[in-house]
Amino acid sequence: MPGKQSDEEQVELGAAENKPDEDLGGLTAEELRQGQEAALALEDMMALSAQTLVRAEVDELYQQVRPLGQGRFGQVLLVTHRQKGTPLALKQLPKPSTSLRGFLYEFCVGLTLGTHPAVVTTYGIGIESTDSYSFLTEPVLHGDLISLIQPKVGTQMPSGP
Ligand SMILES: Nc1ncnc2c1ncn2[C@@H]1O[C@H](COP(=O)(O)OP(=O)(O)OP(=O)(O)O)[C@@H](O)[C@H]1O
Repeated sequence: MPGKQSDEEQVELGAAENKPDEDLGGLTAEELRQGQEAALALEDMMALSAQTLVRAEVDELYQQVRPLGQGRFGQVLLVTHRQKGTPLALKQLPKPSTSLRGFLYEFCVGLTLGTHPAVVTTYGIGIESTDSYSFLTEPVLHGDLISLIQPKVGTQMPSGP
């Protein structure tokens, strides 16, 4: 999801604006307009989020409890807020492999999608530390949908009457 590919996505968006009407990649003009609007809203959110990043070391603010998982771009830790004790999931992306723009993209897509009740909530706290960028989400401690679905089998459905 995150990473340095975001610049390329922006280039693609710019290219789409210049294409003739008949070459919309299977989209209607209205769908293309909506997509471009969403991309601009995301750019705005990324610019605002960049201005409100908390500059601190993660350990100063949060106590690490245990790792929750590892993604392609970074690790996810279960942490508690040092003052309040609130449990949170902290997604930490190392600076050597993550650009600021890549981090902001991941963070803001999370903020946007996380408003859906079926998607993990991303909280509006982005942190810039010496070696990493991080943001906080709701912790999911009882497994996600993927852990309940067996490949090529699916889930156990209750039998009908
Ligand atoms: N909020 C969360 N609560 C509990 N576990 C989580 C949470 N977020 C992520 N995880 C765990 O950490 C793993 C890595 O998550 P992460 O978001 O870094 O990568 P991903 O979305 O699985 O894949 P990608 O590498 O494409 O980003 C997940 O597969 C999941 O097991």
